[in-house]
Amino acid sequence: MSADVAARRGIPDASVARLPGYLQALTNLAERGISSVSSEELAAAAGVSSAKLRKDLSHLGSYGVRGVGYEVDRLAYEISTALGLTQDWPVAIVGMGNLGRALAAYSGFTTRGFNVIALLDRDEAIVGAPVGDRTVRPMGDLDALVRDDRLAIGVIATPADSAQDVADRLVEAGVRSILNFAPCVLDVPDDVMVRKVDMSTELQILAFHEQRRTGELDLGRTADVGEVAL
Ligand SMILES: NC(=O)c1ccc[n+]([C@@H]2O[C@H](COP(=O)([O-])OP(=O)(O)OC[C@H]3O[C@@H](n4cnc5c(N)ncnc54)[C@H](O)[C@@H]3O)[C@@H](O)[C@H]2O)c1
Repeated sequence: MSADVAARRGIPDASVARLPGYLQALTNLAERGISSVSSEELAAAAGVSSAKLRKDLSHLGSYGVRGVGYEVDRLAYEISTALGLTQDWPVAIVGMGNLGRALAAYSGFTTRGFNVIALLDRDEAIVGAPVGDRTVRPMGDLDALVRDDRLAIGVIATPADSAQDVADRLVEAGVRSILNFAPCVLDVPDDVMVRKVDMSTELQILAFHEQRRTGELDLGRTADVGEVAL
């Protein structure tokens, strides 16, 4: 899907990964009533260098106007088109535990082009129960969801030891895009795209940098002490 559209246009993966950040920054600008933005301002808002931003946007054929910059609405539309967000993508969340329910309650997907059409679980005690304004459906509904409702993206919010089974069920039903929240690697056919979200990994990376930073501070302190001692 999104990566497909971008890939067909020959946009490198690293640029594709930054497009949602630009779109978010443009949405924030539009909400503040700002209609044009320089590459420097947009780059700062998205947290990248302006050279990188210009290069990324050149892949979309957007070069901005010297002295004026980019038209906010138009660029947002171009990025949305490249990401395949000008249509709504039907999404199903599998696993209605703590995480699945939190995701189901999040209203932000809809405004970003994703329509959560179904919540599924295998637990008979949960199936049929309401979660927000939806009813939890059985896993057996997957085929019908793909066939009748064009389900395109499956979100896995089950424990890791069930995630491969859920991925297999999604793939069998015809889903080709999976967002995996479970802490495990999924084995899927080549034409299936899996994106993984793992807060622990992000926290570990922060811990690494935090440790290095505090290590540097400690070293700095030791050096200071050394200087005093000399
Ligand atoms: N990515 C992150 O940052 C992040 C953050 C929090 C939790 N998680 C992960 O999310 C997952 C869910 O966590 P949780 O606390 O919501 O778990 P939970 O135990 O509260 O809920 C899991 C749900 O999945 C259902 N389930 C289990 N196997 C299934 C299957 N084969 N088919 C369909 N449904 C099935 C269970 O019935 C249950 O309702 C875990 O893997 C956890 O590690 C990831």
